[in-house]
Amino acid sequence: MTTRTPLMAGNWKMNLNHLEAIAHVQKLAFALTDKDYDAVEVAVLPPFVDLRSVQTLVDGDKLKIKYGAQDISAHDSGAYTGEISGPMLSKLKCTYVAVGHSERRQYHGESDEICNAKVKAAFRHGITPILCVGEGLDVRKAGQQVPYTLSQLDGGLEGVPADQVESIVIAYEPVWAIGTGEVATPDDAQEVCGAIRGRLAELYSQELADKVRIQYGGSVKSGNIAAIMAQPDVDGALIGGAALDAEEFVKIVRFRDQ
Ligand SMILES: O=C(CO)COP(=O)(O)O
Repeated sequence: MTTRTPLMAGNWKMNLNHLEAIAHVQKLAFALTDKDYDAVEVAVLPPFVDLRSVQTLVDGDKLKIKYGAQDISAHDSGAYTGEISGPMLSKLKCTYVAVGHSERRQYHGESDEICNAKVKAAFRHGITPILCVGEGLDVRKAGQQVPYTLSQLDGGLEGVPADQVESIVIAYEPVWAIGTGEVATPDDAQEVCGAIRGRLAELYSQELADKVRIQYGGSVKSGNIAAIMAQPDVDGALIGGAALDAEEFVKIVRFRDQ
């Protein structure tokens, strides 16, 4: 019997400026009820420049919606032009930060070592990392999705102690399913999410593995979320495009009604 509360997180990527962010979060706040928040944890990951506006709204209106950033520097301060540090994000009361999203790995050359340093930076400042892992199409075609993804998991968690890992969120995002409309089947999602949980049990303990939330991400929509959430090792979703439409995101949060 699982006690994991599903986490539905909207990764806005490079969309919505700070004014649009306020309007969007207001729409979510208007639609979401206590019943929704009791069943599901709801979070948004806006661009950095929106975070202060989102914080002010969430604090001012005492909203139950959580928020976080899409990236974090591995360093805490210093001469790192363009980077945003853990202390800055924790000052903005970010609950979450995405680490190692495939777009960061692909376009910014983020290796498992860099992701590992970012996971550690997040924990150092009390922010929960959402560590993203997942294979590309070539790996999937070769049937190597499980070993490939587990190796990213191992790399991301290297040297991270159990008392931190028990609160981490892992997002399994097969790269071929991101923004393509190509959704992994519920069985595909379960295969890798189950393997991730198994690996966490090996690396740490079954008890820890049973606590960690594992999300699926990749072309999630209101029409496909229920079947994905029905899988035993899927504890939520990281939602890109569909999270930019407030009504659609709320429908995803209410996956049990689908
Ligand atoms: O990358 C994703 C979330 O982080 C998934 O994006 P899409 O939902 O647009 O496929």
